[in-house]
Amino acid sequence: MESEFIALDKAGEEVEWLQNFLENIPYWPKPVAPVCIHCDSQAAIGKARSMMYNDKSCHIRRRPNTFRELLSSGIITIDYVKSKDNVSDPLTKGLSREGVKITSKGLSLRPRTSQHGGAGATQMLTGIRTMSLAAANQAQEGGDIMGSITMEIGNDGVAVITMLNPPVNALTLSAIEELKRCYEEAIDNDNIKAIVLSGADGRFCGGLEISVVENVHKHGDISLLPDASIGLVVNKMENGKKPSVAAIQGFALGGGLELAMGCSARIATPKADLGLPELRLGVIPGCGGTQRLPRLVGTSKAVDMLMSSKSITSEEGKELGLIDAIVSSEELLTVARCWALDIVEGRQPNCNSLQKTDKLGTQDESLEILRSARQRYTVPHYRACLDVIEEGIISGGYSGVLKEDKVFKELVLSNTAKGLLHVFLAERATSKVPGVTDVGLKPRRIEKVAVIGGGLMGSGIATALIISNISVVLKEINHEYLLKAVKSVEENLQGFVTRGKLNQEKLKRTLSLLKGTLDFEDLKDVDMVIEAVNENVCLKQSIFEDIEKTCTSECIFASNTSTISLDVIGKRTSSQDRILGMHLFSPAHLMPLVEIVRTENTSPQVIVDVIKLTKILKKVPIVVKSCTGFAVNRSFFPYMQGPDLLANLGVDIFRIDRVITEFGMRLGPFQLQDVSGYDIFLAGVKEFVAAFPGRAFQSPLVQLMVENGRKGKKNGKGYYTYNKGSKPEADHSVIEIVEESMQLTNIAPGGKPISVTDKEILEMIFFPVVNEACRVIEEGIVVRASDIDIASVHGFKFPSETGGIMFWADTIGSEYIYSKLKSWYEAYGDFFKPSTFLEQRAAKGLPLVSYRLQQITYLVQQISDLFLLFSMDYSSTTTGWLYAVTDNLPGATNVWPIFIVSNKLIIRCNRYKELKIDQHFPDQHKRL
Ligand SMILES: C[C@H](O)CC(=O)SCCNC(=O)CCNC(=O)[C@H](O)C(C)(C)COP(=O)(O)OP(=O)(O)OC[C@H]1O[C@@H](n2cnc3c(N)ncnc32)[C@H](O)[C@@H]1OP(=O)(O)O
Repeated sequence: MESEFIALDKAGEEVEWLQNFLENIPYWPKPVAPVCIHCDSQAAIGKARSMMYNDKSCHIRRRPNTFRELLSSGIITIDYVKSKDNVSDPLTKGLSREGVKITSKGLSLRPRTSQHGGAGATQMLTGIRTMSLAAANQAQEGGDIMGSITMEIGNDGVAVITMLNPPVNALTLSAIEELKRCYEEAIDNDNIKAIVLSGADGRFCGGLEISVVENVHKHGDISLLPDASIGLVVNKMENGKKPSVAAIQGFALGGGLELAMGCSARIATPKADLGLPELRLGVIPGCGGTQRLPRLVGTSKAVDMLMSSKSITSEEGKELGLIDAIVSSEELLTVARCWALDIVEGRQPNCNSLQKTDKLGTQDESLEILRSARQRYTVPHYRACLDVIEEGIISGGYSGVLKEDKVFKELVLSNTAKGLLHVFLAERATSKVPGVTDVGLKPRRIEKVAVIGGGLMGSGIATALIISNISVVLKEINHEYLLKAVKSVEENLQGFVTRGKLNQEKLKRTLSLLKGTLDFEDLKDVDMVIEAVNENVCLKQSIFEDIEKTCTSECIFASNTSTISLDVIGKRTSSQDRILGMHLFSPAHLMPLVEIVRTENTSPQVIVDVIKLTKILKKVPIVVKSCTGFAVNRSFFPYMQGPDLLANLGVDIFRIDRVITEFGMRLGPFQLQDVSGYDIFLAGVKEFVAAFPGRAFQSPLVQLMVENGRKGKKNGKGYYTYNKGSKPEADHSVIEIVEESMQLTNIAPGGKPISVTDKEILEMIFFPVVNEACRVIEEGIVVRASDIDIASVHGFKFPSETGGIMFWADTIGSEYIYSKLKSWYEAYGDFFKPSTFLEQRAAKGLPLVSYRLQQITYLVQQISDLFLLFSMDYSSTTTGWLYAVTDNLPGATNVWPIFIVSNKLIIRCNRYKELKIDQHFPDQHKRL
């Protein structure tokens, strides 16, 4: 393997090299490994020889991977060599020696005590460790090692293989290789009779490491996928001649459950989650799950689990035959060991699930199940999954595994898989708010909440809370309203019963958590108040005054306003630090999105508390700053106006609806107007016209509809006609009204309808949304661009397989979007005027949402400045400065895995918190 160390002498080269280097790292490992940048080429080259290519480094010698892959797997650190002439610098030398010492230790093959060593077991580490400098540091301090597999052999002849890769023990490429090697070794070693496969830290395994898939996406190269299905599960686990038993705790998901199903038996702790959620990520299981699950639980249940991506508990798994025994976590390893030995002794069956047929029923029965599933699931990757199951039913499990492998590899590169993976990651990113969630604050428990106002929103919010086991005091102003509100909550709960999500007994218990009141006094012991009354400033202000007087000084005050500034609402109180917006979408008990609106004064603790609450409600929070419409409605207000603009330019409204629904939105924009109600539509338009008069488009169309006796779905007459029991039908008589509107606005060039393709219709409707979202990003309303993706998917039902509106925009390109908007702006006016942010991104050819790239670009610039400004001079100011820089990185949460070590400057910022420690304890540098 060639060394990739580079010696650079000129400042300009550094920037370019660093830019290329950072962009070429396939993916950043989780948890991050440090990148070590230092200024001593001789030391670096020496380090490379002595550490990475020495005899101790068996793992690296064995693997054919490139240097960058090793880095991405968190296995090695990298040195950035700035110049050749700093060899004698004492600080650098000190670091290098220490680094050599620590890392060499990490590379050695010494026996090491595993945390899972049972009493009397022979502790023997057979997994060959390589580790990053951070891991080496941790190991030295007695902590765990990141991303590794350990194997220990007990005196009983059972080898326990443990997966250890926090937070979910996901399977990295190296973990899969190590698993294979451990199995090989266990099979070859005559002292080993059987194997137990387990996961560390109370979790079995969350499946394939997602960054492996990201890497495949980035390079478009499926050869970067591991050979786990045949290479590991079939060849080593199933056909390896020694039985293995899975000891499952916490969860076994995706590839994790697939490994477990490749074992001869599965022992689990109570309430463990078992599932194959791959379809949710746009792929199918790729390690035999489509074949082994039906053979263990039957075709019908397997199809259910796969199509829904939902997991089952170990108790259900036991009933279905997926789990062989349920035991406490204390007994888990002992029972699994005994079970494995029982298999060896013939006291328990050695079950090869791929060969099982007893649960499958007849071929015709299975095929019928698949046929009926095909009618329900028409999305291509769902269909592909059913085809793969069918292959196994008809031609046998192994044949199914081969087809599964092929289809998995085709699907993994699909745009759907890219979009859905982005949604998965972006959804998890929303609850990371720099300066709020990464400063060590612990969420306080919110057990009792008051909801003020029991209308549509208030009763929905109360429902969402009680169904999540949170007690609610629902306050109304009179008995009549209160009764109505309680009835609404009951109806909402009944809806859950109808959908099979609640039984009558649970409904009763849930309702018992709701208490109605007319008296503020009943609010005195609540942890939080959510005000959900009409959008009336005075009313809200007086309510906030009242609750401040009644509630404890710790109580959080939230408003469900969608328009009014929180500062105004809380103006008459002195509790600004505990006031925020909690904007839920209607119906609040069903819609998953919550905008948490913070003001300048909202304390981080309160935000952390409310983020936690939204998680308990099983909702997705986005933390936003206040502005008209906040992030969601503000970004999508052009979606309310663009279709009307097109209609006034003469584009057929039903064609517009067709284009938009074919794209994947549930309803076309005109049908949406019908369904949501013209009054709401007009109120929304009014609000945005007032806030953004320059670029808002005012169409007389809806007003004309109202004047013509049309109220949309409300009176069955809108752009469509609505008759009970039948599908809405396009009402072509509205064309006359549209023409009247066209005459009033007179914006169609020459008074004639414009000619556009379907693609242009789509673009003219969604590019203005992208444009407004750019303004939202530019104004810092959202923490990161990808939050808008989540807002679009959960708030506006933008098709999730696109990855959300901004991710979708990036697949098109900022330059293209800018150029189109610019040309429409010139032709049709300000509604299309490109935002500055979009213009700048387009000019530089940069994507809009790729926060990774945004961070790289930003960081490279800062680092080069840093080198230029401070390269020779370390001071605490410098650390503080970089801290501030990283703090402000768009989307930065766990800040960059970078070590910067110039000859007199060491900055360690591989994680936000560590950087902070550096700031407080500058002496720590000396330890390096
Ligand atoms: C070949 C195979 O068939 C293909 C596969 O296996 S594809 C992967 C299939 N597995 C999955 O889809 C499981 C996805 N993960 C989950 O459902 C949930 O994360 C979980 C149930 C495991 C844990 O849930 P929860 O405790 O709520 O924590 P959650 O916030 O979701 O995740 C914790 C962290 O683990 C990360 N994580 C979860 N699953 C991961 C995975 N498979 N790989 C890498 N990281 C993962 C999350 O991104 C998150 O990271 P962050 O803290 O930096 O944001």
